[in-house]
Amino acid sequence: MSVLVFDLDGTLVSSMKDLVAALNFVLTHAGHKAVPEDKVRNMVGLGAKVLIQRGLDYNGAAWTDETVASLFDHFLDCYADNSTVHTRPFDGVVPALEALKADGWKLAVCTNKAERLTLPLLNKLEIDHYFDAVVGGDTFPSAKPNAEPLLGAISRAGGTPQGSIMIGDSRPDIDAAKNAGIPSIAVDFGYTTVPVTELGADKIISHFNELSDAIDSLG
Ligand SMILES: O=C(O)COP(=O)(O)O
Ligand SMILES: [Mg+2]
Repeated sequence: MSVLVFDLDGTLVSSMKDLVAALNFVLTHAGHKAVPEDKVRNMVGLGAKVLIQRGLDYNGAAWTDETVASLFDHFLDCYADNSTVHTRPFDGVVPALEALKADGWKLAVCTNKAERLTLPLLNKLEIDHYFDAVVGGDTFPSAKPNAEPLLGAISRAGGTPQGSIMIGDSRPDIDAAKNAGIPSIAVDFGYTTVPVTELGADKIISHFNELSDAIDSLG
């Protein structure tokens, strides 16, 4: 059984405004400057701890694991209550998930967002029921770009890597697919530090209505 594994931030959902708000609430409360949204777009993808570290770097502030851990706790509180103020599924996501499910695909999420933030977000956006497995950045000992969470998502969805595909927006997603030995499809409307054409994905799509054809072309 093959599984389609989706990244979350910048792939399934437009989460940037809520991520920026939570990050800047936490940073400004700790006496730092807010980071403009166009800069935060290049800081997302490796989870909130790394986001906070990059926000502190932007401020030229020295940090330790302890300072980051305390800001991370604050971030978890702020973001948990406000993760769907602006965040919505991208255009075409819901019909695409519906059609893929009807075609018999198993579907999974593999995100670097903390698991305790991911499940309520999917639930509040009413897309949780599409997924046979949801894996966060802290579900397994390692996060993307390691293969472990991606292979874990496939296995928890009841599938095998053979025929499975990763769909994501940034380097950790495409590298996780490479490390797991499965093909990948990149979306070009997400949050990435490098141009999406440089990620080495097998296909690039610009809208979810192109996903089905992209999947077929890999089959
Ligand atoms: O929260 C992040 O930094 C990354 O999340 P993603 O893996 O869903 O893109
Ligand atoms: Mg992403």
